Amino acid sequence: MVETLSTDLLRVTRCDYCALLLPDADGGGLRVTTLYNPEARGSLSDGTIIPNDGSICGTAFRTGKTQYFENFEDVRYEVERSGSSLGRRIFQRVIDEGLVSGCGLPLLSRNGVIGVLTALNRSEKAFDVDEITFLEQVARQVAIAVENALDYEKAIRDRDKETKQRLYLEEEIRAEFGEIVGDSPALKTALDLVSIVAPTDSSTLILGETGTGKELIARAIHNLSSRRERPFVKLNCAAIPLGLLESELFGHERGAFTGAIAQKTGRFELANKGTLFLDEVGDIPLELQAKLLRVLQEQEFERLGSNYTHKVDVRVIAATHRDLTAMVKQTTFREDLYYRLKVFPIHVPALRQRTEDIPNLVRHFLKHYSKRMNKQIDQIPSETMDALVRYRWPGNVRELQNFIERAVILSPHTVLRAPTAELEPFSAHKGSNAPLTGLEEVERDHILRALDASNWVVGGRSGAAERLGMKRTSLVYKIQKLGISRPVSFSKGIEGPLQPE
Ligand SMILES: Nc1ncnc2c1ncn2[C@@H]1O[C@H](COP(=O)(O)OP(=O)(O)OP(=O)(O)O)[C@@H](O)[C@H]1O
Repeated sequence: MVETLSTDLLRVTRCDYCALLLPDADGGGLRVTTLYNPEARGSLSDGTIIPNDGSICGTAFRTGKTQYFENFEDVRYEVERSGSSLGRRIFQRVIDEGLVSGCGLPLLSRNGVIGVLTALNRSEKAFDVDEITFLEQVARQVAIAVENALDYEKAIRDRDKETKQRLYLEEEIRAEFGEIVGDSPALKTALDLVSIVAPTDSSTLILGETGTGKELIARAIHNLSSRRERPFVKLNCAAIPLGLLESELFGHERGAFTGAIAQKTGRFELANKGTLFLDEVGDIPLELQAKLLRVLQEQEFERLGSNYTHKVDVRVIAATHRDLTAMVKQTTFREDLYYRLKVFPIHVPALRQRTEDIPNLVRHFLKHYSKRMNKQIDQIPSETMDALVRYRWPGNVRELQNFIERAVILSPHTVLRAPTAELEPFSAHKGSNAPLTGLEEVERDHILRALDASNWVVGGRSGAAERLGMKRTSLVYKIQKLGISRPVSFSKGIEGPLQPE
């Protein structure tokens, strides 16, 4: 369209040279694209950068006002005084091109000045007042065309970015192991429910301790549903700082809050036509729960900072290790949301409730890590397997998985050399005579022991999170919640809250 306009423009006005100048991506000035220059002398080529200071077009761009000169020699003094060496060089190239008069017309859009259209002549007094008015009208049309083209390009870029983001999110959920290992009756009961609920579009609530495989179950539901070809998007509500959770769920417009420098698509939009897996849904603050309920009921929401209502078609699968019934009683979780999510609850059993699955899981992880580490470990001593079956695995399958990974690293030959001594202090039979304490106390005690064993390092390969089979963020959250701090004797005199790393 710009080319057509410039040809029309040349037909109506006397013009020897016409170019479109758009801001350079590196922000260094305006980049020239020649539209018309039949008698080119080679001094002004496409891609030339014109500085914003010390140039006619730069001034038009900065001020948003037409700059017209009957003879460029009249401005030579000003250009030379401007101090911009690039400006002086460009000026000389214009003169070398034989162009002696003309104008820079700002391209005005609703978002401000987006570029400049320049029309120059090889003779003095290029245009009269009427012609300038006409050229300004042309520049308005060019601005619309350029703005549309830029919007289109941006839309393509956003779409590509979004596709990448989607792939990334799908990747995130694509767990390392495609299959769910185990044939214990307890696991089978859960899997039976998966196949019943999967083809329906019902919200599903997956309940179970940390590391039991809730995410695997959620993915299985998606894969068995008619949405399987559509995105599976995951959000761990406990891993996102509270202030950002709303925008993570629903997205935001540019400038919706301090720091919102660009528009953001929320997970609900990304999951459109697919499934959204809300992990740790019990961690969603009360004020956001109402908004979540609305999307579940109406399938519509607004991005932060916008009044536009987005309609979506998303199946929500939620998971939590928390006791939501207790939370409802304590009024920290909305009753209506609880019932909405709990249309079809699935309980994933803890590993200690299905110890018969442990040998299969051990073999499964052993095979996986041996292959990954290029080792040929194919023997598991029976006392090792006994110790693994006896241990209570508070971190469930994830803890077992991490333990086997460590064991594979430690095994130089074909026999699995597992550090089972590490498990002893936590084994089922140990401390069984100890008086029963509240759940939190047991949890606290267990975390303290793991911290002690890992020299109070939380993250990393030998850190407490790894030992407990928990995500580092979840452990840090627990440590803060239980008010655990490093005792003086451990920290060589430094007392205070534990540092995550
Ligand atoms: N039955 C299973 N077979 C194979 N691998 C499993 C099984 N259950 C869990 N895992 C593995 O254990 C790890 C933890 O599982 P997952 O993340 O699904 O647990 P989760 O209950 O969602 O944990 P959290 O509550 O901490 O989010 C994953 O690497 C998963 O692949």
